Amino acid sequence: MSKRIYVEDLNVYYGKFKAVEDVSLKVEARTVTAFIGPSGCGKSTFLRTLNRMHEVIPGAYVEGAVMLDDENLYGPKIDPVQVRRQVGMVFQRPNPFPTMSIKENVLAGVRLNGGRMSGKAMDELVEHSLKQANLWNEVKDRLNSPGSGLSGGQQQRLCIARAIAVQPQVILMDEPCSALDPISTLAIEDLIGELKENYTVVIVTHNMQQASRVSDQTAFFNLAAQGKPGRLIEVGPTERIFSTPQQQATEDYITGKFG
Ligand SMILES: Nc1ncnc2c1ncn2[C@@H]1O[C@H](COP(=O)(O)OP(=O)(O)OP(=O)(O)O)[C@@H](O)[C@H]1O
Repeated sequence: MSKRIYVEDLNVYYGKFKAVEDVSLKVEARTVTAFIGPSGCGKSTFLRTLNRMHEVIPGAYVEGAVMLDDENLYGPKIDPVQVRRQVGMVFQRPNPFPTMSIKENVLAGVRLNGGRMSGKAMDELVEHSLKQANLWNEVKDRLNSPGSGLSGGQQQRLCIARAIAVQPQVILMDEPCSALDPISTLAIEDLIGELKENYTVVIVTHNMQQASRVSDQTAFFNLAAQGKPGRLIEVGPTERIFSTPQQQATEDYITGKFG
């Protein structure tokens, strides 16, 4: 159920503006990788290229390859909708569909993909996904209530359940805790630790402690100056990046000298 990602020489453009330059990166299956770096260095942009989500912005395009196991996501016959089925995404602000029930929210991605299921199979999928998202016990008695009635942290776990329900190989998370209180944040961090048993997880975070708590590998991005493209400066096991970074810029960033 989980695949590795190999990125080769990736450049990302918004029209004529090159936002990210020359990134090569390996993410092993069933690991958590954190992207860190100062604002504007291209973390979110790069993350979105891992499921072609950047393509929703007119004029955005990439050069290079993103391999999911042996398949180039940018190959000529690849359908971006299928890519997003394999590589799910959770955003900064929890975004359940407000008028839909909790149950319908979990099933929303499956329905979008045209999946046909019996009522029993749907109930099982809802229960399984909510359990994997550590939300089942809190909502099992109100599955038909609106998703918008949950707390922010619960809504974010609902969005994770929605991502899980389509059975992706990879889950991308773009600052998934930035809108959450500390307790909800810890709940999501615990959940990320559990998700990596089944999925490959990539998370963008501004929180250095969070990166060191949840990730196996950390990638530090930086940009030479405003208006220049972001680059991958250093990537390695999280423990090493935070204890003995090899680049001065990495050390300056993780010790809070800039960013
Ligand atoms: N839709 C867009 N159109 C044009 N340029 C964009 C767009 N989104 C981002 N950019 C530019 O791409 C660069 C990288 O932005 P991005 O949001 O990926 O950085 P980031 O590291 O995720 O920043 P932050 O930590 O503040 O979220 C920036 O110069 C930004 O202005």
